[in-house]
Amino acid sequence: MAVVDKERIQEESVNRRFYQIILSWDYFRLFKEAKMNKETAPKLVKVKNKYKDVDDYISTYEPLIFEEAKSQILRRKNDDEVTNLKFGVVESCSEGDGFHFIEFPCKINEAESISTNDLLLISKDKYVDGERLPTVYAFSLVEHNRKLSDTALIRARLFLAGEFLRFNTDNVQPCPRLLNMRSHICKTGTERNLYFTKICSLSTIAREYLAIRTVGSLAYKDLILNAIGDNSGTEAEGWKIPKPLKEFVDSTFNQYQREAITAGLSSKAFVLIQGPPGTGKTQTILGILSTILHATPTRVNSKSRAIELKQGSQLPMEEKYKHWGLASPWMNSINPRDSLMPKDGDDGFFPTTGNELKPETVTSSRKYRVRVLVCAPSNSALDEIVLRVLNGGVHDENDRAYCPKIVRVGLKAHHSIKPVVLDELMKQKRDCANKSSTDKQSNDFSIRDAILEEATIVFSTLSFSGSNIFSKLSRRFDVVIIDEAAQAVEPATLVPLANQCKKVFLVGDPAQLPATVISDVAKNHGYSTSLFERLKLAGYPVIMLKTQYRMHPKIRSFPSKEFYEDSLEDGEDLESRTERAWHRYSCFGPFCFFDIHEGKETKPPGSNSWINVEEVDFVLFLYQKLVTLYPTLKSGNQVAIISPYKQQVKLLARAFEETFGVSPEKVVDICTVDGCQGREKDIAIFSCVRANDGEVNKGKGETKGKGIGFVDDKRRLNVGITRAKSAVLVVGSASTLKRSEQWVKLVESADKSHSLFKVSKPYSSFFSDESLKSMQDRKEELSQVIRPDSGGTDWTIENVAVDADQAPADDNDDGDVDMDNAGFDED
Ligand SMILES: Nc1ncnc2c1ncn2[C@@H]1O[C@H](COP(=O)(O)OP(=O)(O)OP(=O)(O)O)[C@@H](O)[C@H]1O
Repeated sequence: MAVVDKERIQEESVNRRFYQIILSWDYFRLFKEAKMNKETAPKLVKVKNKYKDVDDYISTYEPLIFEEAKSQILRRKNDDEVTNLKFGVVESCSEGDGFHFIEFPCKINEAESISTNDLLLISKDKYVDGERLPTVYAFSLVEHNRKLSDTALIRARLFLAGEFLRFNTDNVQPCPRLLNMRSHICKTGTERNLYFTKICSLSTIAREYLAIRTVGSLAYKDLILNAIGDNSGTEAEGWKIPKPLKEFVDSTFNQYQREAITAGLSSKAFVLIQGPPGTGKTQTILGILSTILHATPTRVNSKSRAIELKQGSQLPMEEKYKHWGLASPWMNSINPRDSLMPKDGDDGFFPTTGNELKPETVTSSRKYRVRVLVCAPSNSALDEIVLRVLNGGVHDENDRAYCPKIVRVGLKAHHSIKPVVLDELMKQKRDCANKSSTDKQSNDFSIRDAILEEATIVFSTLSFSGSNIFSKLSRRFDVVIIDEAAQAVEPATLVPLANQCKKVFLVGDPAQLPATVISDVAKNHGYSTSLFERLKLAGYPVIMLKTQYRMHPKIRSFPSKEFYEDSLEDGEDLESRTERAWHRYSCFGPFCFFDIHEGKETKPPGSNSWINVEEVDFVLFLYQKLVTLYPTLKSGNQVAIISPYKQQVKLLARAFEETFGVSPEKVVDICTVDGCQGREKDIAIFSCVRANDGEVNKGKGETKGKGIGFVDDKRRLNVGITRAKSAVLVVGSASTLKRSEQWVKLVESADKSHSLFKVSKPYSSFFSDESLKSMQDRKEELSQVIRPDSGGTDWTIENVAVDADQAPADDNDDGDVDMDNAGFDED
């Protein structure tokens, strides 16, 4: 049997199993068990650094994926949608492959939000959630949602043979609920009414499950299992960067970035690049793209000796192919376009964004290029790189910047990269194609495949790279580059690797926040550990970018010491480039801690999240003083106000609008720490919120002290204090935060540098003219170099006090889990 067929059959059987198990689950029972905190999970094993074999690996991850899937399903419980039942009548029902398939039409507007791979809860009778529960119900998976003229036809699959109580056996338990559903949808002669509601999409988690179950078929599975890599050979073995391009690399990139770029040309299957904040991760990826696309093979290591290659025209074509294949063990195949021997000149239809960059030109000397898939966990992280490629291009062998043929696939692309979004390119090509073609759909497929085959770089989210548009391509990818790789769970990172590439770059920073995992149980078993972090912990070599170009040295100092073994260096002139007029006041940075010792944390009714009204008050005074003295800070979103807690973020945003009469998003970025990873601002004000006396129930003999929740996570602290270029202003309760080792060090470091301010009420007095004058104790000379802004409107702050009761109750709040950055992709 052909390998491809075997792979396909294995994939089908893995998918079948995944859907059978999930579709057999009882939604209302899951919910009840979760509410009672009932342990229903099979024996879970913690994620390890190394695995002895594929079975060991799969038996660790499989139960964790199901645990996470369960939590994703239950997470929607609070949404309106669960009670927002829609109605349909089954039109047809068939059986196959152990499943039942039903088709039912429904109103077009009701079907709008329903897509392929959505999990629906269907029931025979109407029910009122939380009061009267249905008896005949089941999960179903949407196969397709076809729009007819004024209705939509949904086709869904159900598994009604019984319930899987354990996922690692084939035994199903007979289940009256499913049997009754089966008789209902199969009966003839009467109306088969259905009520249905969308629960969630299973696309992403199903792809992750498939990736885990098929890990054994990857060429570098041993490396994934136990971090053993092929480190033989010199770094740039076999490849040479053409001289003009090399000169560009040498003059543009620092030594750490160059090391990462050179490692890309080695024979290592995996290259791990750790990029602390502001160290030029994205820039390094652009450097890797330029070199990897334009390096030429120089010599090939045969078993016994290195063979010098003849260059260019000296070699017959067959020899050239052979040598390229040998020099690039990670190259999959020769580009089919090469056999056509293109004429020199532009053959592309790929548009650029209108800047002066030339589109790609295909010449006979550049026809052996690799194909690259660039992925990121979220759409926003992905589009950031697409935009950088569009704006700056990549450099060719003669050091000319040009815009390569790139395609961004998947949903929710940012409008600024529209010209290279797959749908847009298809539209253009369709317009040029023969309009008389009758079969529009097959024509569309061939246009899509042609664009994807021709592209040099394809950009996709991790999840979307598992969609079937990739499996149909005849040209696979030679190289996969994954940005923000430390922000993805390991199964998500494996999804693009199934494209059988031979070389993988993981670029990220495990010292910043990891992927969001919904299930606490899975999280406690290490499910949020990224492949990057695990390989690093297992001893796989990591190239660290150490020169940072963002933060004032006084901001860099603490995170460098605490999170990067004091290894961070500052880019040239960084101190003078990040000096600002407001530094003349010691309370405006570069790094300050304001001890709001009278503050108190509270939980708004019905919420698991925390707020601190006193901190809100103080933050607004602080902001108001800054923008009054330096009005230019009001424009261009140069200030971020961040907090670990969603409720505090909401309260800050509301208080801001009430106080200043301006919608905050126009002038300031108010967001959670998790939501601001990857962003850069001039000033960051960080409200820590937690402020308690350390006792849970005063007077009731409780012994266990109250903690500081997820503010204690050093990765969250790292992200919070590394967003700003010129000033990080931390607002918190020193006595409470100092219960954490990390925070003791932070408060002490502020104290040592005379940047710790104990602030008492009324907060207005802290910013009185007299008080400010006393803090205007440094760098008088600075004011001569940088003129402080003058004039400007003085924003009033009369009504700044905020009542805790005003904080909105948030039924959806998940306490210590902030979902702003979840980055789930659905298609
Ligand atoms: N070798 C270099 N020399 C000078 N400036 C550089 C160099 N590398 C990067 N930079 C600058 O550093 C800044 C950050 O670069 P880049 O956006 O690539 O970093 P990043 O690590 O992706 O950032 P983030 O931490 O936000 O993800 C940019 O302004 C970039 O121009």
